[in-house]
Amino acid sequence: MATSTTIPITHETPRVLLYAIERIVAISAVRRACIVTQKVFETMVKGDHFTKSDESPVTVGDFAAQALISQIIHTVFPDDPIVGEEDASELYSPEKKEILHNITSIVNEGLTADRLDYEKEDWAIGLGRDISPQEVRENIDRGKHNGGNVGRMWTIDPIDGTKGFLRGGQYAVCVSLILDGEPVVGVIGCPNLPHDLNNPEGKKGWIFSAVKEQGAQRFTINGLDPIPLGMPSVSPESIVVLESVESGHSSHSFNSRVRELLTLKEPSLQMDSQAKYCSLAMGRGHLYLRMPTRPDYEEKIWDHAPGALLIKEAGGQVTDSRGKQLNFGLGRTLGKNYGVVACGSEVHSRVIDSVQAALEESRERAKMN
Ligand SMILES: Nc1ncnc2c1ncn2[C@@H]1O[C@H](COP(=O)(O)O)[C@@H](O)[C@H]1OP(=O)(O)O
Ligand SMILES: [Mg+2]
Ligand SMILES: [Mg+2]
Ligand SMILES: [Mg+2]
Repeated sequence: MATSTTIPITHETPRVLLYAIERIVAISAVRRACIVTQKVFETMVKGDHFTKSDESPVTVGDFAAQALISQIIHTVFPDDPIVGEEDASELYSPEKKEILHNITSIVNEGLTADRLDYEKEDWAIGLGRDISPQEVRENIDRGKHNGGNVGRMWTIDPIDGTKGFLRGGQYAVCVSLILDGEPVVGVIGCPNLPHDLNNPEGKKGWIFSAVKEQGAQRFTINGLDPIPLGMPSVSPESIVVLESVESGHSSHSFNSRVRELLTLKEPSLQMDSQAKYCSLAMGRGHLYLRMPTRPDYEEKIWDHAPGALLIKEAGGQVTDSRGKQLNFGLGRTLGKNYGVVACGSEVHSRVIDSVQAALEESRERAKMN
């Protein structure tokens, strides 16, 4: 649906207006998904999740957030394909009817929640209308697009770090817009990220947004007073490494060897989800290091597209372990997994050298065994 607020992009349009509607739609969708996932967490009974075929957990919150975000994006941009993590195949059997109804009421709470000022524009006409269980399934399944490097597509990770979400730890609601294989808009909501690191029990919740060549900001969940993000420079010996909580998702032992090679003194900071990219962009931690634990696991584009853009726009660099750009145009995954290295530009080449040295050591060890 073309809305009257859609700004025509012509050669005369000032650059700053590019993706203005896309950014605000993504922020609205992410904020509403954060509200509903927090509600799901508060009412969730311990152990309340299903297990997917790859053994990873999925909750009512993941399904509801994907349906809600997909509905909001699709109403404004009906021609844009979506690559989403979840699918609704589990929600067709008669015994899942009650769960589907539960998910539907959560989605509708999210769609009808009070509007903030920026949601009083023409694009937001889809908000405020209830959708049916059938529409919930259609919205989730709209995320089945195969990806690729031509044209526009959105990515949705409705709850990134579901294991963190279940533990009451960090998780992130992640949306990106990719154009011809390159992320151009990224929005990440981190409902459990404290406002003040020195007061972890105090107020929580940040939304991060980045637009290609327009910088990156953060703001509180219900505000839109942006604080610009710029990664502070760090001396190599003071680097704090950010890594997954789950040792099955990225290699802790590899990271500790890289820390030795870089002669780092500070302990690493473990955190679930793309909150690591956000933390890095805020200067809470300086190097996100993610090396595979299994040769066959392919990193998913929705797990890195918004985070990678955020770091780039905050002045940092994101590459694989060989210093190559991540390729978001290969399909639903980043292809063969050479890990992810995100850090400030001034330390990047030094980090890559240490990562390569640690990889060479592992190859030598493997030869001897
Ligand atoms: N074997 C694996 N290697 C790397 N990442 C994984 C693996 N299994 C799951 N993941 C994904 O890692 C992400 C979370 O990373 P972290 O542990 O750093 O928070 C999730 O998106 C999770 O997928 P899923 O969403 O299916 O659970
Ligand atoms: Mg997820
Ligand atoms: Mg994820
Ligand atoms: Mg998952």
